[in-house]
Amino acid sequence: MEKVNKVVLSQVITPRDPQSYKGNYGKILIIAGSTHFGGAAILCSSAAVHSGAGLVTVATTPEKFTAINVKIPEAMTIDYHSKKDLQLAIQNSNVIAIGPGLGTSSVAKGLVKAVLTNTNAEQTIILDASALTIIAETDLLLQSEANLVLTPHQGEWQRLSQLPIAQQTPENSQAKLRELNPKAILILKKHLSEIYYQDKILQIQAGNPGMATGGMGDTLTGILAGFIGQFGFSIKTISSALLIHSLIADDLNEKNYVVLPSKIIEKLPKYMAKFSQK
Ligand SMILES: NC(=O)C1=CN([C@@H]2O[C@H](COP(=O)(O)OP(=O)(O)OC[C@H]3O[C@@H](n4cnc5c(N)ncnc54)[C@H](OP(=O)(O)O)[C@@H]3O)[C@@H](O)[C@H]2O)[C@@H](O)CC1
Ligand SMILES: Nc1ncnc2c1ncn2[C@@H]1O[C@H](COP(=O)(O)OP(=O)(O)O)[C@@H](O)[C@H]1O
Ligand SMILES: [Mg+2]
Repeated sequence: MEKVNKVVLSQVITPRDPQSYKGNYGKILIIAGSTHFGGAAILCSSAAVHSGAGLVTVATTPEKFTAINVKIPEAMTIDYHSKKDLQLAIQNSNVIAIGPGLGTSSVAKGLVKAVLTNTNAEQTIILDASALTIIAETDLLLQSEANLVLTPHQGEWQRLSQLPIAQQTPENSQAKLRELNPKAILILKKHLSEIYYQDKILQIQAGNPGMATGGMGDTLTGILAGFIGQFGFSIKTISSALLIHSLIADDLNEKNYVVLPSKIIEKLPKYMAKFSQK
């Protein structure tokens, strides 16, 4: 297993071209949130904005528009019940993150299917949380033409792979990923999270139990979306997103018993500046 350390950050987070504009840094669509899980949509979209995404649109239920607009005025909102608006937003995005706080209603199931069947090889889909629970009951993953990133915690990976946590060895997880979609990237979230991509297995060398807080994974999904939107879909980009999330958390954990996702989000721009200068 290859270890991911700080070296990758300065390779990925490079200084911006003076002539560049927001269109160069990713058009991100985040399909997230539902009546009881508004915070997941806020954390995910806020993380995408703070990690440098050029344009962020949140597709959610209209009852959450005000909260999102107040917390993250940089993000736009659309109603995920509108098939027309959703279709247009999917077409116009390079990166689509779906699942945080989405729930598993029939509307949510329709959204997951719409994303997986209306995207192409130029686009990346990050499937997290409720989206992973929904696809566990389908064969939609195999039908997708897009680049896929799956971000389960061990409970979600158990649902998706049928591997009980005790049997989630690197060999077993790699074999299951091949069955689900051999081109997909799997991020297995745990202490020292693992990344699986074809024959490669990488392990993040950071992270701490102060991170065991609701919303921590929703935040990672937003960072992944922001990083892929700016730096492109690659194993290095994905490793960097995971590493910066955990490194900031380790820094915060030195003086804080528990690490709040919103505190990680606040620190992202400064950390990115630090690594872009090395
Ligand atoms: N503020 C908000 O809006 C927030 C909204 N959120 C949204 O809630 C939705 C549900 O997501 P979820 O992850 O909370 O629950 P679920 O899919 O039922 O999985 C849990 C099951 O797996 C098991 N389990 C085993 N290992 C595990 C592990 N390492 N980590 C975690 N669980 C582990 C676990 O076992 P148990 O702990 O019960 O023994 C249980 O049986 C989703 O849309 C998400 O985005 C949250 O993000 C919170 C903040
Ligand atoms: N003990 C731990 N050590 C390191 N990282 C942890 C630990 N506990 C949780 N994390 C990290 O926190 C995140 C939790 O993700 P997830 O369970 O999806 O959160 P949520 O769905 O509540 O947003 C993952 O990135 C995971 O690696
Ligand atoms: Mg989660």
